[in-house]
Parts: sequence; C-alpha cells; structure tokens
Amino acid sequence: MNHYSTSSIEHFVVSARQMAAIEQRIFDLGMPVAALMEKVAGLITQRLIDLFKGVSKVGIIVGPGHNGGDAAVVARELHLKGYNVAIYRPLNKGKELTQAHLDYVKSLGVTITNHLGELESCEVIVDGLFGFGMTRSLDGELANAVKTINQWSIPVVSIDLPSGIHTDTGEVLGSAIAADYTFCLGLWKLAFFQDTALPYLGKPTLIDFGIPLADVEAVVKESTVVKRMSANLARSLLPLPRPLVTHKYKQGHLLIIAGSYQYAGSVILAGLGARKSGVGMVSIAAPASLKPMLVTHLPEALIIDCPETTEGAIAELPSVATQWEKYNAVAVGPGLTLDAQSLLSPILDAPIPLILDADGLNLLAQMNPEKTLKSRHQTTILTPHPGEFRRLFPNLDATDTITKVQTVAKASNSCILIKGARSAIAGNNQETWVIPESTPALARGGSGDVLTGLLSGLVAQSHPQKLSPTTITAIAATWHAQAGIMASQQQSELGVDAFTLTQYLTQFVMGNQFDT
Ligand SMILES: NC(=O)C1=CN([C@@H]2O[C@H](COP(=O)(O)OP(=O)(O)OC[C@H]3O[C@@H](n4cnc5c(N)ncnc54)[C@H](O)[C@@H]3O)[C@@H](O)[C@H]2O)[C@H](O)CC1
Ligand SMILES: [K+]
Repeated sequence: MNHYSTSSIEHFVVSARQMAAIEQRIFDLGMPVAALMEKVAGLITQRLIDLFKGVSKVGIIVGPGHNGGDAAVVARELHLKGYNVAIYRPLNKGKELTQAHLDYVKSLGVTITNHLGELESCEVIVDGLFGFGMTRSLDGELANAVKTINQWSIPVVSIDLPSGIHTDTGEVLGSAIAADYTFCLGLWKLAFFQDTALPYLGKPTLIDFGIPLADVEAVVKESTVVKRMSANLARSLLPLPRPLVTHKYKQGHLLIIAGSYQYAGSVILAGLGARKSGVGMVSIAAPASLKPMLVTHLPEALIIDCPETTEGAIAELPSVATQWEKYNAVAVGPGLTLDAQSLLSPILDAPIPLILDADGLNLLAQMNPEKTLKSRHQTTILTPHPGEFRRLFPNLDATDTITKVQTVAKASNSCILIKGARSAIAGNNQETWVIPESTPALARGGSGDVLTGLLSGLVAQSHPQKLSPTTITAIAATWHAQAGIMASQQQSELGVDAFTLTQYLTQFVMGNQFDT
C-alpha cells in the first residue's frame, strides 16, 4: 500500500470470489456465521427504519441463500418493532440458516407466501433474493416476479446487490431488480462500478459491518486489487505539493499537440484543463493559423506554430516541438483530425510520458496499437471512450470495463482509462482504479479535451509523492467528474458546457461538501 490513505475499507472493491474468501477467513477465525448475519441484518434494519419514516407495511423477498437469510432476519426485526411484514419466498429450498430464520419468523405469525401479489400493497420492498452467490440466469417464474416488481411503483431496497446483477461484471443475468437503493454489505463489489449495472443500483451505499482490514489485505494482496478513487481521496492528494523554492520549469513543462482549423476550440479546452492542473509551463503545438486565437484564450502558453495541410490540420512538427528534453510530458490528440496522419510515429519515440486522446487514439488505431505501445520505453496513457476503445482493440474478448482495462494495460504495457458513467483505469503493473461517481452532464463536446489537459498537466508535474501514472490518471478522472457534479448542482445539467466545467476544477480542490 502507498503511504497515502487508501487502506480503509471504503477504498477496496472486491469480486464475488474475493468476498467469499474474506468471509470464509472471518468464519475460520471463529466468527459464527449466524452471528455475522445477525450483525449485518441489524444494521440493514436500522438503515431501513431511518430511510422510510412513516412506513408501516414492508414486503420482504427471501431467496434460498444467505442473502435471503439476511432478509429473513430483517423481516423478524421489523415485525418485532411493530411493522406489518409479509415475506415472499419464491423457491422452497434454502440453506439451513436461512430456513431456520424463516421457521422462527413464521412462528411469530409473519405471513410467508409464494404469491407475489400479496406484496402489492406494501409501501417498501426489501430484495433478498440473491446476493453475491448468484451464479445462474433468472428465468421462468423468478424472472417474471422480478419484472412484476419492477413494474410496481413501490420503492425497492436491495440487500448487497440488486438480484439478477452479476457481482463482478455488472451484467443482467436474465432479468434484474431495478432497485431504488442498494445496501452493499461490507465491501464494495465490482458491479457497482460497471456501467451496465447502473440503471439497477438506485442509490448505492455501503454498510460497513466491521470487516477487519487485515482480512481484506490477506485475501486481495495475492490477486488483483481494485481500488476506489473517492472524491475525498482525490482531494486529499490535491493540489500536488510544490516545494517552497521552485520555478516554473521545475513544476513541469507540458507540450500539447492538438487542434485543426475544423476543431480549433479543442486546443483551448485542453489548454484550460492543463492550466487548472497547476503545471508550471504549457507549450502548445497547433496549426499556425490558430495562434491569434490561442494567445487570446491562453496568454500564459507558449504557442508553437505548425505548418498546415490544405484541410487545416498539422502537417508536420517544427523541431522545437520534438526536442523532448524540454518537456516533462506530451499530450496528443484533441481536434487533430485524421489528416494529421504522419504526426504520430515520431511522437511515439518520445522518451517522456505520452498521453493520447481523441484523434491521437484514432491515429494509433491504424498502426497495430498493442505492438506499437509495447515498443515504447516511457509511460503511455490512453484515455478512450468506449467507441475509441473498440476501434483500438476490436478483438478483445472481455465484456466488462474493468476486465477490459486490465487486459489491455497488461498486453500493451500502458495505462488505460475507459471513460463512461463509471470510468475504470488500469496500469501495466495491474494497479486498477474505479471512479465511483460522475454525471451525464459531462456527456458533452469538449469535456474530454478538458480531461486530457488536466491529466497531462498533472503527469508533467514532478512531485515528492511520486504517485504512479495510474494513480494520477484516477485522480484526474475523479477531479473532472466531481467538477462536473458540482457544476451541474449549481447550474443544472444544462450549464455544464466544457468551458464552465474548467471553472469548477479549482472549486473541487477547495471545497469540502463532498463526502463520498
Ligand atoms: N460477507 C458478507 O458480506 C456477508 C454476506 N451475507 C449475505 O450472504 C450473501 C451471499 O450468500 P450466498 O448464500 O453465498 O449466496 P446468495 O444468497 O446470493 O444465493 C445463492 C444461492 O442461490 C442459488 N442460485 C444462484 N443462482 C440461482 C438462480 N438463478 N436460480 C435459482 N437459484 C440460484 C445458489 O445455488 C445458492 O444456493 C451475500 O450477498 C449477503 O447478502 C451474510 O449474511 C453476512 C455476511
Ligand atoms: K439482493
């Protein structure tokens, strides 16, 4: 673990297999299974009571495994507190502990039915059908029940995961409960950071039931660790510290190679993103005709005029733009167009960190990306959206974003960020990060250019913490997403144009209203 604080429960993201192993370790050390279930269900019950004040009738769905066991204990506790509880149990079989809880709750007089209709008059439904033990697709009657519940307008709280969602990939297995709230138990599961699961999760929260960190680290250190870059964690690492005695070139010199006559604004947006990163110096290599405009918008930047093609793309780079010893990082891509064809090859030889986005990625897609990237001797960071990613790696056999970034990072010896509602990042050392929040307001032209500039500006800065490029990329992605969230809260989703976004970047670093 690094010296900064990722060693807390909320920063780990586990697979179903890892969760089961952690749980097993706890049981092997002497914790009784039933005691853990009791503890977890007590916390779930209290959160339900706090969330749904004034509610009196609660429907509880109890599945065959321990997810159902949790739900049965919740049913008992709510009944004892005076709630009107009805249990829907679609499958007659069940694990022993689950069955024991059901037998007891039945003896207390709680209705247990296999007719879903009896829950239609409930004010809240608790989904304990399946948790991380779900392995097979839902079909037949179970799938129909899930569809019916989704059609009702009764709020649904899922225990651990919405039933039907694959714990790791976030895929819908046949059909899935569309929850309003999901209480994730103990540790965040991978599904919470997969775009496919998002429409089903509702508002996700973690129920920390006191898993000792030592048990988590004992299990996840051997396999791939996935970490969650929360807003608070990103903010604790920003701004990158500057020594008291320094000068602009010691704070990093970033070269941005971007722009064309057609996409002139992309250079400005990348430049504004870089400005907000705190980087010491920015040089911009762009088509010569853009210079007056660039000087107006980015007076602090050094503009390197590039000869243009007839279409207004960069035709070639002047020698000053390839004197790599002058720069600490180079960002390539925004607005280049595919006319800037010959540009990329010499840049790929640059012995400094390279950040590729947009047309930088599209140009790379034409030149055997995996092999090309592998031959580089310095850090390479790619920031594709899913479309660009597919063009780069069309034959990749992986369904979910987290596996995709991990697979490609390893095969290409690079750091990959796939941008989405939930972005994921992996580095060649298999360090993996997920970004827990974003806003659809960021799905807007120019927003990616801002991220490119911001990220590249961070990469160019030397800093005593020596964060890995993968960690830096995760920080930039969270910073960008949180600035978007802040902008949309204050200006509505309509107000989050790329320029406005840049104005919220500093506010995120200074703000204290984010507690995720
Ligand atoms: N460590 C924790 O976080 C704790 C978790 N608890 C809860 O336990 C579940 C996991 O329990 P488990 O019994 O392993 O799995 P499930 O409840 O998800 O159910 C598995 C059960 O269902 C069968 N099954 C799977 N798919 C299907 C299907 N399509 N159709 C029919 N049956 C299916 C499978 O064969 C199993 O029998 C976790 O999520 C938490 O909610 C503990 O209570 C506390 C600690
Ligand atoms: K569930």
